[in-house]
Amino acid sequence: MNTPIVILNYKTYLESSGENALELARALKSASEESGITMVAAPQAADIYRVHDQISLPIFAQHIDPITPGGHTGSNLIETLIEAGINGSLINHSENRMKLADIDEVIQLCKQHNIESCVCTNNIATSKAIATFNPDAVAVEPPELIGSGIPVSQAQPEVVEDSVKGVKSINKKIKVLCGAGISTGEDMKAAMDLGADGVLLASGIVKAENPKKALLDLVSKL
Ligand SMILES: O=C[C@H](O)COP(=O)(O)O
Repeated sequence: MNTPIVILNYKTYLESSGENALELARALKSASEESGITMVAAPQAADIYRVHDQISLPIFAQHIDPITPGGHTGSNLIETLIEAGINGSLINHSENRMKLADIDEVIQLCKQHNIESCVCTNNIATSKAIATFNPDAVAVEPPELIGSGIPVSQAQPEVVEDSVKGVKSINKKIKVLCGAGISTGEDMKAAMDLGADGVLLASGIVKAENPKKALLDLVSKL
């Protein structure tokens, strides 16, 4: 079995922005080294270079726009993000949803540029639909549980289990993560027991008093 994956979405919390983005990346790197679990930082676009320049760990963008170089003021261009230091990207997060055709285009851009694509979905049906685009990973997150502290793996286990089954029946190489309300070792173990390959999480770690301790607790039951 491959090693489980933890992706920490920094979102736009002050606790994970600017200089704090670096502190959090140090916590991720150190927790990853101690536990042997792959941990990925997904800071805001403006903090990607800062983190990449100071700390060696995998970095995902939170969003990439479906554009090619040229006149697209205010957009996130994949080429620039790669030069800044990303190894992959979240796509279609519930807090930044995209049109179906644009999701497909960004997955194709990631493939062309050899970086990882992790598409967020909101239920079993969208997880299966997105699997037909063959991203590297799908992360299923019921929107009503995001930021709630109620873990999807315990509150809606069927969403995780059936997303895993549905996605793997289309392409078993696609990794299936789950997110929303995940913060403890029990939450992550429940996700892995349901067949998930890892978790996508934010507030439980970003807002923890001691993020490194929270990360080590997260992976303590694996
Ligand atoms: O990208 C992360 C998810 O939206 C989960 O957020 P949360 O861990 O704060 O519930």
